[in-house]
Amino acid sequence: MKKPVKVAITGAAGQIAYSLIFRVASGSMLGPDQPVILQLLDIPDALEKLKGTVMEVDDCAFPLVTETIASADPMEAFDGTDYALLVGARPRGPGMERKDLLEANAKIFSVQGKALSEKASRDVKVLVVGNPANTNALIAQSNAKKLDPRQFTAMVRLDHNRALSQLAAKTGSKTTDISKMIIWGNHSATQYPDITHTLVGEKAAVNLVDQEWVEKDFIPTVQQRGAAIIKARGLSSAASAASAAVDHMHDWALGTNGKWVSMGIPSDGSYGIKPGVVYGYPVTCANGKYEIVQGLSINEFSRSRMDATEQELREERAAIEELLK
Ligand SMILES: NC(=O)c1ccc[n+]([C@@H]2O[C@H](COP(=O)([O-])OP(=O)(O)OC[C@H]3O[C@@H](n4cnc5c(N)ncnc54)[C@H](O)[C@@H]3O)[C@@H](O)[C@H]2O)c1
Ligand SMILES: O=C(O)C[C@H](O)C(=O)O
Repeated sequence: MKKPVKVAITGAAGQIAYSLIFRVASGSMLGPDQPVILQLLDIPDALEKLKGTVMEVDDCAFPLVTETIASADPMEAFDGTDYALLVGARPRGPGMERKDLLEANAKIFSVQGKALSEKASRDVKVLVVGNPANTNALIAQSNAKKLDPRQFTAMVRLDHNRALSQLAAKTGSKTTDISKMIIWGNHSATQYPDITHTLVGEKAAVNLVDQEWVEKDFIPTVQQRGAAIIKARGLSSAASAASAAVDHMHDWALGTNGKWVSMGIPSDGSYGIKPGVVYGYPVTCANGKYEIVQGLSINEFSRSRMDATEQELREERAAIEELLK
């Protein structure tokens, strides 16, 4: 049996966590042979509710869960953490844009970045789910002076999975037939779901659908999917968000075998996106590390979409600049 690893989940009393904790505990994220210690963090007011979730974790008698800790103190919850899933933040309600969340949620991530820097494993892998995820990841990363910036990532995997599902439906294929999907940029309405390199089986996706569908249907549907779910459910997406978080960490930790996935990562100048933002890129993962897929040709349409979503991230950054020091 492997040595247990510590998995911290914040917002542990919330609705995404109510799905995520049980997927992690069952082995979906790190594999069926990897025991886990769950470190669950929420605010003091939510601890009573979190107690109920912990009771349910106990009642599942998961073979892989060796210990469950519930806490309202990030310094306690991140002690020795190997994998941190930062979910805890206020979600968007009907009619709100992600920008509206910036101020409310930004401070959470400066506190948690500092705590991770002090207490987590030196190899911790951090995924930020709480919105606005890219800029929150930037805040956490900037406040974690003792960790490598590359240890901080943001979730655009839900957008990636949504894009797979839309294209599969349109082309009458299965999501598993589709490869080389890309989400560039921000997890927001400016994101650019790019199918110019995508294959459906052996065929180029651009030859199976027309550009009008891409521009008028596919891209807006993926960009607006979060809002559509909020409208339909009265609550933001939860089970699908948890599933995407599991996919993101699974692939980062265990590798993608050459498959492309999309991750929000610190920009390094690749594809003309200057350093200083956390930007969605196509990556492959191996040996616990991700690498940006390099050398892709970028047409004029893609360039303008990629620049627009970068611009939004720069504006978000400007709004919270003082939290980056
Ligand atoms: N990146 C994505 O693709 C994606 C998808 C869906 C939702 N989200 C975002 O995920 C976040 C959580 O969504 P939810 O539906 O689970 O919300 P929720 O309101 O059900 O749960 C949020 C939880 O976070 C807790 N919390 C607040 N401040 C905290 C802090 N400082 N430390 C620890 N916990 C704290 C709250 O008490 C609550 O229990 C929201 O910001 C939402 O917009 C992101
Ligand atoms: O859109 C939202 O605010 C929720 C979430 O980020 C989503 O994409 O479902």
